[in-house]
Amino acid sequence: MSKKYTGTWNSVNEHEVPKWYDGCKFGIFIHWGIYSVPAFAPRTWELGAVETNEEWFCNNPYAEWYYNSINVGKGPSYEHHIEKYGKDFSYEDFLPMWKAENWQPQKWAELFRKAGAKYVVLTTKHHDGFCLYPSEYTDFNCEELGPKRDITGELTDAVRSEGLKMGLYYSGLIDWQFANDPIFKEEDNFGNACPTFEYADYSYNQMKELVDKYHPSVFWNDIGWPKQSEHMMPYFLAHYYNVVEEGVVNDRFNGLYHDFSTKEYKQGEANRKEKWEMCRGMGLSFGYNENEGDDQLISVPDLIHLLVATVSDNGNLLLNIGPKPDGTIPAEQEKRLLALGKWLEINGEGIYDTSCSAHLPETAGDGVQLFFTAKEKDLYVFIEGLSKEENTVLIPGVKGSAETLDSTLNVQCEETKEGMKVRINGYDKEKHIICLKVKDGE
Ligand SMILES: C[C@@H]1N[C@H](CNC(=O)CCc2c[nH]c3ccccc23)[C@@H](O)[C@H](O)[C@@H]1O
Repeated sequence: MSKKYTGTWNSVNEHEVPKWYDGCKFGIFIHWGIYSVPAFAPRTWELGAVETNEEWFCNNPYAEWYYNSINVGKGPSYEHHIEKYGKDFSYEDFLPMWKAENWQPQKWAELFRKAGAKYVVLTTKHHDGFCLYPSEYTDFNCEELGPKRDITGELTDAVRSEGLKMGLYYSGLIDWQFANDPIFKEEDNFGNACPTFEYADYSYNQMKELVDKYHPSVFWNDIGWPKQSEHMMPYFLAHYYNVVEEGVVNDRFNGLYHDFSTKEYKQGEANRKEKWEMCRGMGLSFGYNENEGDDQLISVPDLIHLLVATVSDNGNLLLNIGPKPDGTIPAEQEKRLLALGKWLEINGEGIYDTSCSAHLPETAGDGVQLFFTAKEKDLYVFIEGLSKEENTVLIPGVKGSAETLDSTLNVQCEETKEGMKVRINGYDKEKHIICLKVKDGE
């Protein structure tokens, strides 16, 4: 019998993060919307690498911010818009160009499964206010306009048919249908972008209809929660957990509550003592950006490093894809998902359903890096930076014998007073980071 929550902070604070979320380790984020049609942003900075001041908002690398990037009236996206579409072409004029004519949700779900992802999070309403589901509270949605399909419903069914969990993203505090002054600085963003009770009611009703229609396993709110309905949060959370027993929420509710905390590129703090999630695109943008081709995206080795470093630090990786308006996934993004999936086929035992090891990451000399995860008493050692066919690596403070998860590798172990010395033969750089399993090594 699942616990019943009531609309009080005491009640919802009893909620514990369900094991499935921690065990999944790797999810796919999807930013798809009107902004996928212009698909334009300058390639400037990673979030968190620079101050989010006027220079950031007028040279915004996030292609999904296209509406604001033209609304500020200056900068590369504004100039691009005037030159390519003219100043009388409005953001909404892109809607008929978003046809999703080649969209096959089942193909997406299969690709996510092959990538080794275990959950998916789709934007149901981004900052532009356009809804990727047939909302009862606005006709500015994808069943009435643009693709003329229930994108959220079709993708949810496809994702679940592939055995993955489905999560939903909602832009809680910014909705440019209610408040669309150009944003030049953070305060415009987080202060309370939609300061009316009308918006607080609208967003509360939409978040509830999303929960009731789709039963999302993750509710990924963004930016914040309207101050005018902060008192309603316990009611929302109690309803969500009562309807979706396995539900989890992130930490973007004005700091009032979270099941897991979030990092975005370089922004946000991660603390291995509590569950956290890293989200980022494969380039500098979440929405598809035509300026980001194969050479501008994160490399496969860096992607595998990001996954291993994140998981060994008690995090999940929510890796974003930005589909094209026709519903296809750019080839350079698909290539990376499949490479990650190939690596996880061999090394996933050391990733999925593991927990943080007591061993902290460390360097093992010769540019070799070690990362650790644990599964009950078994220890998994990830070795990054091997270069030769034959390698000897000292793993400090570890005893016992090791086997490699990659059966084409050969390993010999020798116990020394500093720790386990391993000799690894058969390495080649296509293997990227390798993983050793040390029975009872934790
Ligand atoms: C996933 C991305 N989220 C962006 C908003 N993100 C932020 O404002 C990051 C700030 C932030 C990092 N960790 C947090 C925790 C609590 C509240 C804000 C943040 C969006 O602006 C962007 O378009 C994309 O949807």
